[in-house]
Amino acid sequence: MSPTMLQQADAHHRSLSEPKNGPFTYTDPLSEVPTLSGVDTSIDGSTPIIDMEGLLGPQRSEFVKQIGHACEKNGFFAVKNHGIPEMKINNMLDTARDFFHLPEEERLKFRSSDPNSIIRLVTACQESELDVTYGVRTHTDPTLITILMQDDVPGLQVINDDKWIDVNPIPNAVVVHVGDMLQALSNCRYKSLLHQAIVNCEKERVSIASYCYPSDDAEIGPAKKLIDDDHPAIYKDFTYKEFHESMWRVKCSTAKRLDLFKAESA
Ligand SMILES: O=C(O)CCC(=O)C(=O)O
Ligand SMILES: [Fe+2]
Repeated sequence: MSPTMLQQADAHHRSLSEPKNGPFTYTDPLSEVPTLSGVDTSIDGSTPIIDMEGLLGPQRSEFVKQIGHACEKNGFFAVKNHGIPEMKINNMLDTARDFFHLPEEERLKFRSSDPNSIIRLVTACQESELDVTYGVRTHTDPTLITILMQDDVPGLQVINDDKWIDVNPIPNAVVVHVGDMLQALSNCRYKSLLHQAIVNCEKERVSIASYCYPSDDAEIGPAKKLIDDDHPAIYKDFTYKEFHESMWRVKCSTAKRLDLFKAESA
């Protein structure tokens, strides 16, 4: 997997979905962004950890259950023993860090015009009038899932039980987020994770997010098996292309993007 697009901090989300004809506000309005004092740092142990070591063994159904439970309760989980060699992850993070230290004109040579490119790099240290500096402002991902690799500098925060919590890096683990498309497919049983990344000026932070998207013509919508009289479809069927185009057209907070695809009866 080689990076197809390299970008920094907030530019990350704008350029993901910025149409050729104008800018698009992809993140939630600042008024909805919580301040640092609203972050509960005391419950860091709450990151669900899935150890993939025995995934292919007799315990497989147990893993699947654990993953389902984490998606339902937390909207994210960390994966250990995922099979990606530690050295590879470290090399990627080092390459990303080196890249950001290149002069700007060198960096621009690596930009891709493909808005669907799957890897984005985030690092930042900017002066800010807020009490925190946002590497990536509050948002949900427009993906099925997002796989995040991060170095050892904390910064990722997620909403859990209506509170912001820090997701401190776990050595050799990657973090998986539920994205908007999985929320639709699961008929809202799994919620797209509201998250943000903060940075500080003392220590640079590098993270690499791999966005896993459906193809443009993929039919998204609640899985038929999940629908019955007690669980009516919350979303109508749509293609990923329709969703993606609406992201460009309609200005709304990321957490409300899927509302445009609600079933009439919902
Ligand atoms: O840097 C991070 O931890 C989060 C990045 C992120 O949320 C994203 O790329 O969508
Ligand atoms: Fe994200």
